[in-house]
Amino acid sequence: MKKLKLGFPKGSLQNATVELFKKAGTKISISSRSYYLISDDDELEIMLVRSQEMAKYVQDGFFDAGLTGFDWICESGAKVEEVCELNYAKSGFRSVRWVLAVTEDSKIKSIKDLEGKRVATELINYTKKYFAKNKIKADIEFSWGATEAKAGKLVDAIVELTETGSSLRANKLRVIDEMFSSTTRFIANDKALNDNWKKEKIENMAMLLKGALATEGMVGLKMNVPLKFLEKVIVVLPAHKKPTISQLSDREWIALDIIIEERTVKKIIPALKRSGAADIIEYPLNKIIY
Ligand SMILES: Nc1ncnc2c1ncn2[C@@H]1O[C@H](COP(=O)(O)OP(=O)(O)OP(=O)(O)O)[C@@H](O)[C@H]1O
Ligand SMILES: O=P(O)(O)OC[C@H]1O[C@H](OP(=O)(O)OP(=O)(O)O)[C@H](O)[C@@H]1O
Ligand SMILES: [Mg+2]
Repeated sequence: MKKLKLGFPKGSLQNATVELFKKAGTKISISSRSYYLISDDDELEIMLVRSQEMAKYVQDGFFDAGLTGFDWICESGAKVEEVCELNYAKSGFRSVRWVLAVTEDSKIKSIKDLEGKRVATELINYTKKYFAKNKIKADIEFSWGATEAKAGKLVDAIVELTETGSSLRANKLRVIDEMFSSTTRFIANDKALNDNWKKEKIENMAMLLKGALATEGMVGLKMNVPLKFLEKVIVVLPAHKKPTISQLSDREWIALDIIIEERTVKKIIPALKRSGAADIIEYPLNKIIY
């Protein structure tokens, strides 16, 4: 049987990626020490690899496709094709930011104050380029991790990734510059994209992964409405949404379907009821394919 070799991100993106695949229709199980992952899709051969190394392995053909952050794709300099952007991170559905930060009590106010100073980061290539672009000569050193702890002690500033901001707050750090914003990407190499079977498999996966992400924060609403109240009910619904309307066997009634933002239902459901809607059902969604 033909197989697509897929690189799966180990570390921060791992759990969120398993959850996204589940919603997209592929169940993946990770056993504690094995780097080969079991899934219910026989056409996939999945292996865990660090996000930093993903793009190189995809470029070199060790994997046909893989998932990793845009930050490490750029940092590695690997030549890969981006199949699609997937807007999720470790804790939420958003981008992460690489920021230049100093301790709260530091005198350093901007990158200009870092001339001749020391900066620690894992994202060394990008940081060097960024400082060169700003014409600041600083000593930029590689950090193996736990970088936040170094600011103000081992180095003058750090360049570190932040998502929720809690690590910066916990270490009493102040952001002085936003350098780079990154989201997760589905990548593949040319060779795989030139193979018809692999290309279709990759495109199908991208469609389902994007479809699963698109449901984030969205729910479906179904209801029955007496025809005479239809206008009143429509007014309650978000103006930019077009509901599907179908005729019930009883010609005095219609059924109405709509997909809306979950955070709005608290207000909308009672208003729908008051406007004459009945049998209102709210249901979760697995995928929306636009
Ligand atoms: N909250 C987050 N924290 C860290 N990385 C995140 C987060 N959300 C998304 N990412 C992405 O995950 C990738 C991080 O992977 P990387 O292999 O560098 O480290 P890690 O997964 O944090 O592993 P480790 O635990 O060893 O530091 C990057 O592409 C990064 O943008
Ligand atoms: O803004 P936050 O939501 O707090 O997320 C950012 C933190 O998460 C990552 O650390 P990780 O868990 O990868 O540990 P590490 O320091 O070993 O890389 C990153 O390096 C930051 O420390
Ligand atoms: Mg990390």
